[in-house]
Amino acid sequence: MTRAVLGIIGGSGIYDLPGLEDVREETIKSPWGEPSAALTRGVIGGLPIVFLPRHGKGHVLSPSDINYRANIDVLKRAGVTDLVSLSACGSFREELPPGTFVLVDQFVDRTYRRESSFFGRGCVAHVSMAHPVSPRLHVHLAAAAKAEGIAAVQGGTYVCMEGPQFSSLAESLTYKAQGYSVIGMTNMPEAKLAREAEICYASVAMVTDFDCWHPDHDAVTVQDIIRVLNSNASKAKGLVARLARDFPREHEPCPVGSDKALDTALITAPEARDPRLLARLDAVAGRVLNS
Ligand SMILES: CSC[C@H]1O[C@H](OP(=O)(O)O)[C@H](O)[C@@H]1O
Ligand SMILES: Nc1ncnc2[nH]cnc12
Repeated sequence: MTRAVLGIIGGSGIYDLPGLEDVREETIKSPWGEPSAALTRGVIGGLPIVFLPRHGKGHVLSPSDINYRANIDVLKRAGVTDLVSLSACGSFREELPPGTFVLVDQFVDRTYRRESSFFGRGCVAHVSMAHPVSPRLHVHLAAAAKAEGIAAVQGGTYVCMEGPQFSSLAESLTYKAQGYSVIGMTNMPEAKLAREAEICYASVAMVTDFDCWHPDHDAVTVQDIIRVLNSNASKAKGLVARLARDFPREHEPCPVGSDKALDTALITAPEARDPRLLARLDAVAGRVLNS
């Protein structure tokens, strides 16, 4: 049995996590570079929690500048088994107005300027992303939202754009026509890297705006977003507190294999693997490389 450790990545408007007991900061070094910030470690009802604000303290990192690999690597080193992303997003649907929490279950990756894998020359791996969200985590989030009286829509597709500019009207209308639910700038490659690191991942996409497709809402502005962001952020903190209180203390095996993703992913012959890359993969892939 593996002890569950719940990781929380805070997005725009979420730079700390109140309600933690035994709080301490921990700076963990990563062979993948600088993570967004030091980790905040604490406990809720006996469950270990690790918090990381993805844009850094004071929101100094744009979505393209975040070192997603270092973030996931340090969370893995901190023992995180289950990871919840809290993210602001725009909505493509009338029935998902600002203030709605969407427990997304699919992602479309439109980013192009980010490192999106731990693997590559010297150790190639292909993990499945068919089901990017861990169903157990999704169920616990849905139950926590219900218990907190937070309206949360279950399921939806999050399209991740590069940013930092918001979409043009043509892009927004295209994404809407594709049937996507929400848009943000950060959940990819985060979800891919979590999968490579065998960490169960789920994202709470918190709607702040209707992007620019909506006839009654012309352009998105950060000012408009911030107005909604703050009330979303306080609800999200309640959601996390409830999730942690009710979360199983033993890590539950993932029905879609998130926690064993590397069992079937490595293709490079052992004798052809680059020892320098293997050294950097010590945390992320240690389970399979050292067995
Ligand atoms: C402040 S609006 C744009 C910004 O907000 C979202 O960030 P996060 O996913 O970290 O909450 C979006 O992806 C953009 O980075
Ligand atoms: N409309 C939008 N597009 C991209 N990222 C967002 N984050 C919040 N609102 C957004």
